[in-house]
Amino acid sequence: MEEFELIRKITPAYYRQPSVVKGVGDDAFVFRSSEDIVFTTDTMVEEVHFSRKTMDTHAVGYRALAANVSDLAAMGSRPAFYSVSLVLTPDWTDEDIIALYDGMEQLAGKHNMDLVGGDTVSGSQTVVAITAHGYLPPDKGRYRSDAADGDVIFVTGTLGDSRGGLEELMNPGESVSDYLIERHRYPEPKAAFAAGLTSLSRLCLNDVSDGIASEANEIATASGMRLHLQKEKIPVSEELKTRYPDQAGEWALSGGEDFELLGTVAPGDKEALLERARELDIRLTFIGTVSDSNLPEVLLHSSHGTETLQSTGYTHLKERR
Ligand SMILES: Nc1ncnc2c1ncn2[C@@H]1O[C@H](COP(=O)(O)OP(=O)(O)OP(=O)(O)O)[C@@H](O)[C@H]1O
Ligand SMILES: Cc1ncc(C[n+]2csc(CCOP(=O)(O)O)c2C)c(N)n1
Ligand SMILES: [Mg+2]
Ligand SMILES: [Mg+2]
Ligand SMILES: [Mg+2]
Repeated sequence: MEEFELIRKITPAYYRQPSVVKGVGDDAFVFRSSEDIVFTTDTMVEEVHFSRKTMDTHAVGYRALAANVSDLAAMGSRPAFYSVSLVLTPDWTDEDIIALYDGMEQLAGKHNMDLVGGDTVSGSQTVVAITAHGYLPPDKGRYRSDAADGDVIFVTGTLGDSRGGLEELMNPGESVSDYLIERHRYPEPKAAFAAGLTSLSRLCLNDVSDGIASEANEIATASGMRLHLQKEKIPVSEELKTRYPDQAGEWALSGGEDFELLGTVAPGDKEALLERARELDIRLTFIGTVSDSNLPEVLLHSSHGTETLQSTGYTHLKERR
């Protein structure tokens, strides 16, 4: 399958979003809007973000789009479009490429998104780079800088499972946990949850890509606040605790790629948040509080005492000077 045959094969037969003016097939994509537009991009590189030794390309496609949908969720926007830029090595079969798109389409369908463009080139290392767009009602952007004194801190889902699944895939033991592997391969970004909270006047959100140790610090810095996290309240699945008792705590803080939401709200909005979570069958846990501070920082409190939580999540380019 060469470049143009691929483009013909992946061109959508129809578009879910009525605002599409010109989709795949011209020099660029055109859409019409009266709302604010959110625009995000995330890149996945073979052997950095995935290995084809342990993941089929269906899951690679799903996860690459999930990382983008998670950022759209973290802004409070409704996902709408995505475009896909591919650098493919010669060992990719036609089936691998089609499965990659099927994986993206599986998640796109759940979030009512359309594939509206991209680019295809051959190269020496596989890269899947996705750009995604979402809609946002004016003044309903959910920023890292919006945490306020007295807020409560919440997180969706459980943390560390993706890291546990990666461990199962890369260093398999005698038994494997299908649950953890599924959590790694097919994470569920919480876009419907976030976009459904428009009744709240203020909401601070960040998504968990690098690990909450990192994302909590991003909120603290952007908001100029002190975040207090209660270690014992951080939600960890029974499966992760049972299979990795020694690592579960650390992975929950800095394993990353959970694509859950970390946020803060005024205490009076707790019930609205819980109600929305119940409607969507999403686990929601309150894990701490926010206080005013001259020094932005994250404190981790436990029965053993209090420590400063450094931003220990995943960081690229660390090996450079
Ligand atoms: N190479 C770059 N050029 C321009 N802007 C960048 C670049 N890399 C990151 N940014 C911008 O920096 C900000 C933070 O990016 P970052 O990638 O840390 O966020 P994220 O997408 O939420 O995290 P992750 O990549 O872990 O999912 C965003 O506004 C992003 O658009
Ligand atoms: C084969 C393989 N090795 C390691 C990892 C772990 N990993 C890679 S990038 C990242 C953080 C988020 O990246 P970004 O900041 O680019 O969104 C994590 C936790 C993986 N998924 N697959
Ligand atoms: Mg990014
Ligand atoms: Mg993010
Ligand atoms: Mg990152």
